[in-house]
Amino acid sequence: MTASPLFGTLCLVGIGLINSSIARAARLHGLAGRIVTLDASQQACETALKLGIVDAAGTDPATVLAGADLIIVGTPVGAMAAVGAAIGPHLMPGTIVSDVGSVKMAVVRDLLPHLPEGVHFVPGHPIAGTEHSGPDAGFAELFQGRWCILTPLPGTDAVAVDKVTTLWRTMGSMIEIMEPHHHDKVLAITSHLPHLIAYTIVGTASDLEDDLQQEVIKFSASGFRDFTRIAASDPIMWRDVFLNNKEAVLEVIQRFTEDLTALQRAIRWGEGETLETHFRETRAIRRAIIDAKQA
Ligand SMILES: NC(=O)c1ccc[n+]([C@@H]2O[C@H](COP(=O)([O-])OP(=O)(O)OC[C@H]3O[C@@H](n4cnc5c(N)ncnc54)[C@H](O)[C@@H]3O)[C@@H](O)[C@H]2O)c1
Ligand SMILES: O=C(O)C(=O)C[C@]1(C(=O)O)C=C[C@@H](O)C=C1
Repeated sequence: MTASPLFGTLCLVGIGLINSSIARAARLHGLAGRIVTLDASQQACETALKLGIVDAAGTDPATVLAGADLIIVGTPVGAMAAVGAAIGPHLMPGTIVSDVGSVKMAVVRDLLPHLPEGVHFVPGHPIAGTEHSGPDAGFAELFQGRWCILTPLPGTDAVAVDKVTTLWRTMGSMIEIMEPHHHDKVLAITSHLPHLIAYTIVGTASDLEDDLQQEVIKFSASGFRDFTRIAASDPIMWRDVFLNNKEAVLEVIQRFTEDLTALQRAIRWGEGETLETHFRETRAIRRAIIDAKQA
């Protein structure tokens, strides 16, 4: 006799990179009896069906959400209020609603008010991704060995949190529970600022190319190429991240600007020791990250 899946019906709202990866991983590990998707784009629905990663797909919440046990919202974070308004009226008590948004305070603010009494809300964020988007871009191994942060509010049903934890662990992730406010501060420095820097530096290089009439980008070295990968990330997703984690991002930009100015001064005044000490410290941080991964 085979064990019954963790969820009867898993409904993925938005079938882009992250949710299509969940669809593939959930299928691979037998986590759901049925996988369906609700997406505002008819084309995304058709692609998901063609790829065979969902059993049903559509744009009508009433039809798609019927009987869903777990709903994971995987739309850009700026769409969360609209998604909440669309799905709220069709949710049954006992249903678990989660999400994969890159910010957490704004998701709680925008989605929670639309969820009826008795629905369990377990916000989440897999710290895994690529610069690609859409249902074709997903892959089942995306979450292997990566962190997934859950930010349930105090008093959330423990069984619901356990079930969402089991889902992520089975897909290969490690779980950390955090408060939404803390999550947004941590991610502002580890993910949001690096993306902003990449968007800036690639724009600056492109402007210089125009000014200098030279092929700056063509002859760029591999460090710059890494920035261009990050700067190719989805414009709508990242517009929404910055608009919805404003406070924390502005705070880290301030700190970053001060640190950059200190290095600028050291270069101007020929303070080699300051530069070398700083670079030694950052190298040690990189090595510690690699060691922690291998441990
Ligand atoms: N891309 C990453 O690296 C990454 C990593 C972790 C978390 N996230 C977060 O995951 C979420 C999804 O990101 P993605 O890269 O998978 O997105 P994506 O751009 O690949 O796909 C988003 C999907 O949502 C659909 N959609 C948009 N508005 C909708 C609405 N109102 N109703 C229904 N469907 C709607 C779109 O049609 C699209 O199919 C975002 O909140 C993002 O912040 C992204
Ligand atoms: O590897 C990448 O392409 C990513 O940018 C993934 C990344 C990150 O910053 O680490 C991007 C956004 C997320 O919310 C989580 C993960």
